Amino acid sequence: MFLPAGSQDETGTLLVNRAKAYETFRYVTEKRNFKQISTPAIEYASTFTNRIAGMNLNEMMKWFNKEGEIEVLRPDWTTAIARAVAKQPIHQQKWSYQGSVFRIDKDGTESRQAGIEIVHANSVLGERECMLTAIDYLKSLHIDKYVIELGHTEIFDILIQSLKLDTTQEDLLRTAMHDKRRDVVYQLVNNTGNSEIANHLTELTEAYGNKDIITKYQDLWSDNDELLQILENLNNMIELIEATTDLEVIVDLGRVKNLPYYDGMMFRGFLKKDGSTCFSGGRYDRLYKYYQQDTTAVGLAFDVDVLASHMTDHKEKKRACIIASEKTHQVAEAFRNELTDYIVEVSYDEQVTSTFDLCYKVMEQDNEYKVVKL
Ligand SMILES: N[C@@H](Cc1c[nH]c[nH+]1)C(=O)O
Repeated sequence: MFLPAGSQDETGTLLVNRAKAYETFRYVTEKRNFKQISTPAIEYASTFTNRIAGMNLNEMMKWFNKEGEIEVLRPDWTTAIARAVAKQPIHQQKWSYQGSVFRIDKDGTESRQAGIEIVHANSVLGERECMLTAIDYLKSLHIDKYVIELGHTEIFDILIQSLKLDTTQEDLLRTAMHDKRRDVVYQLVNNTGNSEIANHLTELTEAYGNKDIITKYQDLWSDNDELLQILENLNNMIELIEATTDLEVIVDLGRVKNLPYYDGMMFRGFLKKDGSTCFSGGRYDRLYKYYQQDTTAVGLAFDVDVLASHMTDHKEKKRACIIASEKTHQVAEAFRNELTDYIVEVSYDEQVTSTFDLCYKVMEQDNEYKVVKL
């Protein structure tokens, strides 16, 4: 009633877990030689709406500044970081960040992310480091029931090349592919007079599953070197993941980009418990082209809210209480040092003891103070 829709106060386990998720992320990424970066929460809208970043202004929290320019609350870290670090000398950069993004969508406005961006690195190395960092991080959080999904933006782009669609048609088709609407995909492509590609794309909406899909499509696309190369890259990534972990990996060859700037391999992590997406990312070299840099860029971000709501191994610390009085408060305070593994509360009220795991009381004996266990 007193908060705008999408805003909420929070307390309790979720907050503890989120802090733990951030702390672990910092630890894991620091150990893998990522440097931290932060960008302001408020930016010009144009950073995110330019023709490459391509984000939708309608989904941003925005207002006009005094000069009449539109400002927004950061809707995306990747784009903001590209703005901040583009034009720097070309040598490998590994960035790690954490904080909120603001998008007006069905899940509210604010969500928290922790992510990495690898810029100017060897492409394969960058993609692998992203994936392995994600695996390393989730392992550190004791999250192991998830599925990794790989996809590639260029499959769709290559297959529709000869259709010469305008932007509106292309967007409609991409949305239909995304929603796996076989009927709509077929109709949209067939309307252009190309029933062969219509059938091909319709079938592609179901080209997901384990790596047998790759073998199947290696046969189907045996005369297209570009597509074969993509399949090979996906296959190599699967082999690396399988050699490092026993996680389930699936490919979705019909997957289309969920953010306009992607232009290569895309990866996502789905939690088995409820199918929620815990991380998402991909290659986006083209975003740097906007800043006149011909280079490589790849990254991914974790949804920290999703992680926090699935972290189960957080062990609640035991709680101890020391009953004291105004006169004996400093004795109780000193006794905290004896209880390093406990959450400690000093209280003047003996009634509270039943709510604690362990209780002490400061007693006076022969003009001396003693802390005794109750
Ligand atoms: N910014 C992307 C994740 C990502 C990081 N780097 C590349 N992609 C997102 O919000 O989904």
